[in-house]
Amino acid sequence: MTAVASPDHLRLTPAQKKARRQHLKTTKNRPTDIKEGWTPFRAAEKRFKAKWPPPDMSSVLDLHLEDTDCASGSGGEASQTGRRGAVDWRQIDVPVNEKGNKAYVFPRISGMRDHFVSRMYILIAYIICKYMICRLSGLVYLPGFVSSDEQRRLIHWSLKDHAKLPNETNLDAHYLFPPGGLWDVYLKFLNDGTDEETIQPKASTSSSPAASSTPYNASADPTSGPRTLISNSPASPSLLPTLLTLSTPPPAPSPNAKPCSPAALVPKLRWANIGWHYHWGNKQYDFTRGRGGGVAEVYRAVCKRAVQSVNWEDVYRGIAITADEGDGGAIEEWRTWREDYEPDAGIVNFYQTSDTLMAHVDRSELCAASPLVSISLGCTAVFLIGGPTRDTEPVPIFLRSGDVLIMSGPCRRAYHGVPRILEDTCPAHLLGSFNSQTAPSSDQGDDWKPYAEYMRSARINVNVRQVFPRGFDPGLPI
Ligand SMILES: O=C(O)CCC(=O)C(=O)O
Ligand SMILES: [Fe+2]
Repeated sequence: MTAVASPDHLRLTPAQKKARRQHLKTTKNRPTDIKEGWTPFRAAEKRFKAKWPPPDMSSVLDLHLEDTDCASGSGGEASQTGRRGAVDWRQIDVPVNEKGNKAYVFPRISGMRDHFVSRMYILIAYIICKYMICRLSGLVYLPGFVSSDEQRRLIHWSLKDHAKLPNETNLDAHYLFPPGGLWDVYLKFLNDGTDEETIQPKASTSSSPAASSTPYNASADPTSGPRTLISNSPASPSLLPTLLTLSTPPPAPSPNAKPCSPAALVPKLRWANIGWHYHWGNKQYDFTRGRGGGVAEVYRAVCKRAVQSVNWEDVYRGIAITADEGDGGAIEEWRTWREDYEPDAGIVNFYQTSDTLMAHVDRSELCAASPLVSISLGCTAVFLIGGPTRDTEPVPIFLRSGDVLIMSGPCRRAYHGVPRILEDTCPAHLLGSFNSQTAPSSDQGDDWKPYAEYMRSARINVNVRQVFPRGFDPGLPI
């Protein structure tokens, strides 16, 4: 008997056909009840991560749909738009802000599920269950907050100036870089057209003679794949004495790392630390190692501006930050965030479009409620945010280049993750098709082309936090 291809099947692109074949192969012998053990968060991750069937993005909150300046994806992946109405929201006009944009949002804390949106400043106070009102509020979304020019400045800074010592990156444990860092060597490599500046692995120069003769095994390569996430207990000021005594040995250099060209290592860059030294092994800050390069002014300025642009009184009207948000989450501390919010730590995440970030809670900061400011650059991500456990159904939100998301108060310790980066969604203003208004500022000095090539299939997320609560003296060297 001859199999007849369905019309749907015939319409598939080669990439979709490949994804479908892969899906059928990997799920052939899988038990059908596997989904039963999944939490709602896990199920959502699986759904958005799937290459086949392509996820239905109509449930994803997409607040750029009326804002064409911000949503300028170059086309490609079929379902790269969500829906403005994917979740309920209501717009409220409030006084004009300093930029002249009419914008503000006012939460109505009464129904089951409320979302309030304005064009430039958006506040989402969502409620999954009535009894979870406090746990899930404090999320503020500012779509297109960062201008095109500033996006390029942040990208330039992240790759060239930030991802090098004293800011540790995921590659530092395994490779030896010259003082200029990986990106600098990569640019030289592009200019010279030679591959002479081969990056040497640390293990081959260490005392282990066996290291350099170990055959390369890609699956054992610690620099490939997503960030490793381990569960840790929430930090708080009362735990500081204990945190200061924790031993935080540096990770061992991988014996599998081989001499590598800069071009091969650039896509393996996953993260670079900001400020207070963070130990990825035990998920705690190692305060004894100080503040590294501190929080660069380019990051600090955007974060402060974002926090200052929010009317926190409106955000927290009717919502209390209760003592169980951690002893750093003092009641009504939001009253002074506009004046005294000061970031001191964080991470720059570098994603390739195949990367994901699993559900997690950022609980290593002693400050349990202060704003965490997250800046998205490059390709669009599906961001999921749920509640205090993975059992809360997460809300999916598109984060596009230039968007800023602030997690504060109760939602600061909500589960969240990035199950998908959408291919071909890097906006034109980052890809080199500039006009005189959008050309990169001359203060960036070098040619934008390598940055554009990198961003075509990448997303950078600058994730900035405040470790110590206001007025808390950790008694540590600055
Ligand atoms: O990439 C993002 O949008 C989120 C990153 C994140 O959650 C983190 O760095 O802890
Ligand atoms: Fe996070």
